[in-house]
This record gives sequence, structure tokens and C-alpha cells, in this order.
Amino acid sequence: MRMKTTYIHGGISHDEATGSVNVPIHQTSTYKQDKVGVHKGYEYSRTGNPTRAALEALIADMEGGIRGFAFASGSAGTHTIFSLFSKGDHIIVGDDVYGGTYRLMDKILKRLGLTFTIVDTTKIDAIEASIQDNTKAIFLETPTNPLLKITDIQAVAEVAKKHNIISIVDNTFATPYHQKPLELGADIVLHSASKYLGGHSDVVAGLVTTNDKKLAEELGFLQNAIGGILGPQDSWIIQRGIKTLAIRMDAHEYNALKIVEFLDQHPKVFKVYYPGLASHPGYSIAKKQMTGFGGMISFELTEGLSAKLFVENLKLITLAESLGAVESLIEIPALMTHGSIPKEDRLKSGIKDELIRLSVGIEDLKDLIEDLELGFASI
Ligand SMILES: Cc1ncc(COP(=O)(O)O)c(C=O)c1O
Ligand SMILES: N[C@@H](CCSC[C@H](N)C(=O)O)C(=O)O
Repeated sequence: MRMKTTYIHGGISHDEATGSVNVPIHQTSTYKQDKVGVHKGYEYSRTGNPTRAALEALIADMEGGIRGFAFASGSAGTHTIFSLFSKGDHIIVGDDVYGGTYRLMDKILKRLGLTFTIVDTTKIDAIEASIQDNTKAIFLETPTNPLLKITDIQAVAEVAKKHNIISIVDNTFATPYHQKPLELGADIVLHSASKYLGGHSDVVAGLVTTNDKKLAEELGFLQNAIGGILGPQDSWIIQRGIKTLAIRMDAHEYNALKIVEFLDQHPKVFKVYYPGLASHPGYSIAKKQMTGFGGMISFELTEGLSAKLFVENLKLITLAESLGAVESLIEIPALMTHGSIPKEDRLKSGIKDELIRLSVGIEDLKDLIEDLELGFASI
């Protein structure tokens, strides 16, 4: 089955029992047992639910995994993945990850005894130099949130395998439409499905998959034991969103490429961050491992111009946290999505106070450019 078809017919896409072309929403917490321990494969909805199972099978098919897991949020998925590790274990984490992932690591997991080294994962030598005897995993985003940095997944996976550690890729920005980390050698893939997979800013959800049998068993155990699962209604909505992923991603990228051109030559813009720009340091790796550059752009205004004034004066592009939806969203990472990272660490990673992040939607391009012009006229 080819990719676009998988989004529509992959996993479990319909109901054999009734012929329903969509998976029913199994709104139940528990299941009747014919005899003690004799049931139809489901005993309690934290452990398993047919609607969630359909989505879990779908994400595995989309990413080339052997089993998928759906969580109440991307953050719940991240936490469950980190629960694979024990007190004293060391994990290497990319230096530009979502602020909530940093917060989870810095404020919670450290307290529980995990240790971390923050590394610029675009530098493979730096990763290798950070590996210790107790290193168990490398966790990274590519493209990163919000600086759109690109890491060579295949090179990281090779280093990880050489040292017998696992590699985990947050694939939220690229989506499996543009990038398949498991095929490049990674062990676990994570998504905030609240973003492109859902695609309509209407659900918070997380998806995880792996192609490793042992990791799949451990993740399945942890998902049930910790319990941060996605409910049946939200599982259904994410599955519906995924059906249109391919056409949405093409439309996001089409608009983003034109907006990057517009911003890149604008006198009020100092710098544009987009992996599809030939001047981007990760351009050639992005071209090698991605089939498209996506719809996320970050940019800095020329010195002295107010990012706050700019975003607050837009009329169409919505000032909001989140990304990856049909409507364009804009925000200031330092004050919004990455506000939980202490200023010093944030600046070290390159997230300046005035950085603006734009999630390009699929509206008419002319309306988006007109709105950006309005913002520039106001500063
Ligand atoms: C790249 C990335 N990973 C993970 C998360 C966490 O996802 P969620 O908001 O669904 O918990 C987010 C955003 O929140 C994100 O942008
Ligand atoms: N205020 C929230 C931040 C949500 S950020 C959502 C998304 N990952 C994005 O990058 O836009 C919090 O503190 O968790």
C-alpha cells in the first residue's frame, strides 16, 4: 500500500462486524467476559480499546513500526517513553526541543534520578563525545521546535547502535509524510498528534511507535501501567484527521515556500529559519532524509522592531500556541511555547526573545501575505 493510501486504509480502517466504513467509537470503559478471563480481546479500556487500537495500528503502518501507542497528549507519550529508563540512567537530549519536553526533563525526570546532557545533535561528534557508560538513549527533534534545526537521523542511529543505546525521534514537525525515522535507523518515533496528524486544532493527543519487539512490549506495559491513554472519541478524530494528511502537508509546504521567499527578501526581516532555504545549514541533510520541508517557519525581525507588536497586529493569522493545523498560527516562543525554559538555557539554544514562529496554514496564500504585510506596516 502506498503512503497516501495507507493514511486512508491503513491500520484498522473499517468495521468488519457491521460493514461501517469508519471505525466505530467504542465509548466503553469495560467489556463483558463470557467466562473469567475469556473475552474478545478487550478487558478494560485503559489496557485496550478498539477505536484506539485502530489508530495505534495506523500510526505503526504510517511509520513502519510493529506496534503503535496512543496517549492523551504528546507529553504523556514522551513521559511514557522516558519511563523506559531507571534512576542513574543518562540520556542525551537535543538542545532545541519543545519547551514542555525540556520542562519534563528538567523539573520532573531529573528529580526522579535520570541524568541528561543537552547536546546540539546536528553535530554527530558532539553526541559521541557525550556518551557515558550509563547512557541509555538519545532523544531528538528534527526539524526542531522552534529553530528548525536538522539532525542527520541515520548518522545518529549509527552512533546509537554502535554504543548499544536507543535513538528516539520526535517527528511532530516533519510527520511521516515527509520523514520516516524508523527507516533511517531510529528505534522509537514520537508525535504530538495535536499538530499535523490531527490537523485541525481540535484534539490534544500523542502517538508513539517502534519497530523493536522488546521496546514494543515494554511500551505496551508502561502505557497500561501509567495509564495516560487517548480516549475513543479523540482516537477517532485523530484517525479522521490523518486521512487528509498528504494533501494538507502538500498545501502547507506550498504556502510555506512562498512565504519564506516573501520574508527572506523583506527589509524588516533579519533572519528566516526554514530547512528548505538553500542557505539553511541543514538544507542538504533535510533534502536527503525528508521528502518535503513542511509548513513551519521561524524568523527574526530587524533589530529594534517589536515582535509582540507584529504578532498582535495580524488580523487573519491567529496568535496562539500550537501548530500544524489548517489555520495559520503565530507565536513568540520565548514568551509562549518555550516560556518554561529558563532564559539563560533558552538563549544558549539560540531562541532569542524576539524570535517569531509561524505555522503556515492552508488558507489562500494571498490572504496570508496580505496579513503579514499588515503586521509589517504596524511596526
Ligand atoms: C515537537 C513537540 N513535541 C511534543 C509536544 C508535546 O505535545 P502535546 O502538546 O500534545 O503534549 C509538542 C507540543 O506540545 C511539540 O511541539
Ligand atoms: N503553555 C503550554 C505550551 C504549549 S506549546 C504547544 C506546542 N508544543 C507548540 O510548540 O506550539 C505549556 O506550558 O505546556
